[in-house]
Amino acid sequence: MFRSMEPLLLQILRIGFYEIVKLNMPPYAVVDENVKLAKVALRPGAGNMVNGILRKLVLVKENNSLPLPKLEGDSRAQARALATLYSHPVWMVRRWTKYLGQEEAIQLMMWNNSDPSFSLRANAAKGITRDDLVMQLNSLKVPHEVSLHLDDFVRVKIGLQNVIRAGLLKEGLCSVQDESAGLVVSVVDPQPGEDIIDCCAAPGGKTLYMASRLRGKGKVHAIDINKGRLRILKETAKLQKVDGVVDTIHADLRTFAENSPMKSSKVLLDAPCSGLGVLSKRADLRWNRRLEDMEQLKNLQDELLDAASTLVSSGGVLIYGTCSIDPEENEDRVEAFLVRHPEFRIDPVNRYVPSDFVTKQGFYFSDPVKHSLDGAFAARLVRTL
Ligand SMILES: C[S@@+](CC[C@H](N)C(=O)[O-])C[C@H]1O[C@@H](n2cnc3c(N)ncnc32)[C@H](O)[C@@H]1O
Repeated sequence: MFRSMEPLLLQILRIGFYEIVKLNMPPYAVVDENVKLAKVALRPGAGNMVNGILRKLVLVKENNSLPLPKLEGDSRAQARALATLYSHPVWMVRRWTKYLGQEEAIQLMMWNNSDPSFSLRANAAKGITRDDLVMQLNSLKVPHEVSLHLDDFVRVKIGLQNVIRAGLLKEGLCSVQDESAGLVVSVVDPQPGEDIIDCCAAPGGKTLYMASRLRGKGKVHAIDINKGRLRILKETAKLQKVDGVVDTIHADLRTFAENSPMKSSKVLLDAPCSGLGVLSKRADLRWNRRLEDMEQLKNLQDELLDAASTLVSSGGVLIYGTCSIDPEENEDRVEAFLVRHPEFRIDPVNRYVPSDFVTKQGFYFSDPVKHSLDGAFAARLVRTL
């Protein structure tokens, strides 16, 4: 019946179902509102239909007999049930169950479905300290907590709209950046005076934070294939007063690395990835990703790693990062890289991030379930020759 229904009617019913089942809103008010909506948006008959279906739903819910899928049968059937219960694609559920086990996969999906929290980074280049930012947030009555891991960061659960309205972002005084991304910059460990190549830089979250940590001395060379995103980076660098230490290079990293003599002792490759670590902030992403994308991304990540490695001078370090929690984009890519490039070795990240974020292999990993942050990964790879 639902399959053959006209899309607008189906959409109105979806809203009604969500409000009644998930948001637990007063059921009869929900019925009335959606009946009115169907009458205005479609026709009176559609209103009657919405009335009948939603009232039936209210009764079923009151009798505790909602037909929820049961966790039974083989692994495929269980994945299908979990996919419906926690609103994720079946292939993701199967993948996470394989890597994390069912219990942790469920916790991850619950995290992805929860309200996201955001972090703000005080922009030192504009002379703003975290204490200044905290004072601003207090005056805006925005509840916040200072980051336990990064000196410039503050966590905000609600009230981000007030920050936007007050113009703090527009004036470049702070930026929205997850701590998990900030910690990737800690893995890079930018020091004043250094020249750093950022291979996939746009829209610039990490470039700009690295630039602010240079304290006006040194350079971040920001490469990206996407001209529009690179333009945003350039404008934001100006806004945040770090444009003196950022230069932008519009190029495909693979051809750039073949043709450029540029070398650096620090090269960051924040690779294009599935983004499976940031699903709590990107509600649409889970439905736009396909299993086939993963293979393509892995090939691209390998090619970009090979290209980035040629820019690293002897004794220098290549930092490979993603905002994915998928081992095939993270540990497996590093492992395959080290087989192709025995001239690199792993430099454990213990000196750069709190031990809680360091994996057995010496990589940085931020785990949404464990750390209540976005998922992210980074490895330090030192060129020995
Ligand atoms: C994960 S995003 C980088 C995010 C950025 N580091 C930040 O912190 O805001 C990956 C970037 O890689 C760029 N990219 C993809 N393929 C590329 C290539 N072949 N050469 C250079 N950049 C590429 C994309 O345009 C995208 O901006």
